[in-house]
Amino acid sequence: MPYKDFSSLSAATRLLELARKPFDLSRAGALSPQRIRDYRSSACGFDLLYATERLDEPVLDALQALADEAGLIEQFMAMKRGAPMNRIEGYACENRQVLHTASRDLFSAQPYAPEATARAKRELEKLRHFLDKVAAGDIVNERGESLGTLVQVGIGGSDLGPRALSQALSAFALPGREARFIANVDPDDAAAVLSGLDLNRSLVVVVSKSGTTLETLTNEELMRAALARAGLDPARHMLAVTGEGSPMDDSSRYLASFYMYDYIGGRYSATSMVGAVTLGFTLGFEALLAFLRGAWEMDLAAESPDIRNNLPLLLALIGIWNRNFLGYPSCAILPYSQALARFPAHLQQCDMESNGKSVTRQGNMVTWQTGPVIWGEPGTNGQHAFYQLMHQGTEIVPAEFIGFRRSQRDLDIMVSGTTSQQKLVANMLAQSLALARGRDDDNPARRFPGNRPNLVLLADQLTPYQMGALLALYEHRIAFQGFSWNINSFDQEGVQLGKVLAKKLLQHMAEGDARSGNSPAGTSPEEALLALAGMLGRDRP
Ligand SMILES: O=P(O)(O)OC[C@H]1O[C@](O)(CO)[C@@H](O)[C@@H]1O
Repeated sequence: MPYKDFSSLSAATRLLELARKPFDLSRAGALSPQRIRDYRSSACGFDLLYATERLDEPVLDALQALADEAGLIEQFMAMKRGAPMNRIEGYACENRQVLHTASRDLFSAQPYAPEATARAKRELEKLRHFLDKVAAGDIVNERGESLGTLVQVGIGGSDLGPRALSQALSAFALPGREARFIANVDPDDAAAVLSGLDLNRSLVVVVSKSGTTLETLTNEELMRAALARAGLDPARHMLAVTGEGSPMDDSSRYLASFYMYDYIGGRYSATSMVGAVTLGFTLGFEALLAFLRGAWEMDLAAESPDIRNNLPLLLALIGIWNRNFLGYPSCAILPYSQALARFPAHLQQCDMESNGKSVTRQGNMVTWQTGPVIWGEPGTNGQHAFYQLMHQGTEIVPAEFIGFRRSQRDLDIMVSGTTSQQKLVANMLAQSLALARGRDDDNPARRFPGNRPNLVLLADQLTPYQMGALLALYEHRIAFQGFSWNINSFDQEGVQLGKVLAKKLLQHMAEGDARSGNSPAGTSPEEALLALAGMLGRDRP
């Protein structure tokens, strides 16, 4: 289908008009119980409460028109069916399918991308077989002991999503099972993990789609050396997740290898083997399937053309209203769930590496805003950190609260008539209303302007199923926004230049060390920087 530029959409013109006088949340009676009941949409166990956004029916109608005019659902369905959505017309590009949905399209008789789903099922079956052998004691360490810890070595999408999910669901871990993560090339990252680790009882899964990422390959060597120092055979402790045919695709070096595929971007790979190996090991295969089912059911919910009944599409369009029409440059993800502490970090990569773009899918410079700055921390902690700016700062930051009626674990305490979980949820809802409604005061320093747009996602409990649904909700929100902005959300050309320059610096430092006889001082970073600056002065990298 011919993609339309955002600025050419007639709905965008209508929304610009409406943005001149957005709904006033601070007016007395604006946040009526009826409005709160009306501005609510549900899917896969989540309720999206959006009465505290600066929008009304004319805005929603215009956002519906934008979705229809831009063909957002058509593009989403084309993506799920295997169209090459990862491309820039007329230029060298990855030119790939985008099929992270195929890795969880396991529960229907007619998957949208049968071949990709068949591969996903094959890898899952390999994983189930491996996990059964670990559980049955057929896979043990050199002393015949069971293996209880899995250390995932990876970075970017090979770390952020799996780490966030693993932390989010650690309450559901099998007895004696845990996951640890090493990502940074900073040797102190690995050292900190190793310091409290019984390597004898550990597996290490090295995750790299390309099989070439400097940090991951370096940390793999570091872990291999640590195993050897402990007198352990790496081949009995190392696993791999990589692309078929990548430099890491060498089963002789690993106890087991699992594949992921080039049509799944790293930041969208948490429901592939990139996340499944660690989740399956720590939670068990049935919980892994529940997680995948949650993502799959949200994949289906995202097909509705009616924005008021399509949570990912509604979340995307509310974000576009705040970003492109009310003009807010960032968005805060505020989970009122300590278990989701790393989820904003995952969304930073998924959103900002997808939509931090300035070129359309036809290779033209955009003349509209694209991806916002994504950041966030759990509540109630954030209330004691940055909420002052959220309420009274000169920068307005749209907020997205995520909360649960029930905690994951059994511990709680009744203090002054309420439980801790009740206090957590009450604070979240209070913050939502306070940001929206504000408060007048004769003392200007105590005045709250309100009209700080925000929304609340509420579910019963953060279970594996609910986590899968939440992950897919945001994946599709990001894709729908990229489709709207007519950008390619699925490549990441912007990360290459830094890698090229770092490689030149390292080459210079290695050569310098060799010349100076590898003196302990080695080539100083400053010296290498001056040399590189000189090189760059002569030619482009
Ligand atoms: O899984 P790989 O190939 O090691 O890549 C790791 C990460 O590096 C990037 O390619 C660039 O940041 C990400 O997109 C990716 O998730």
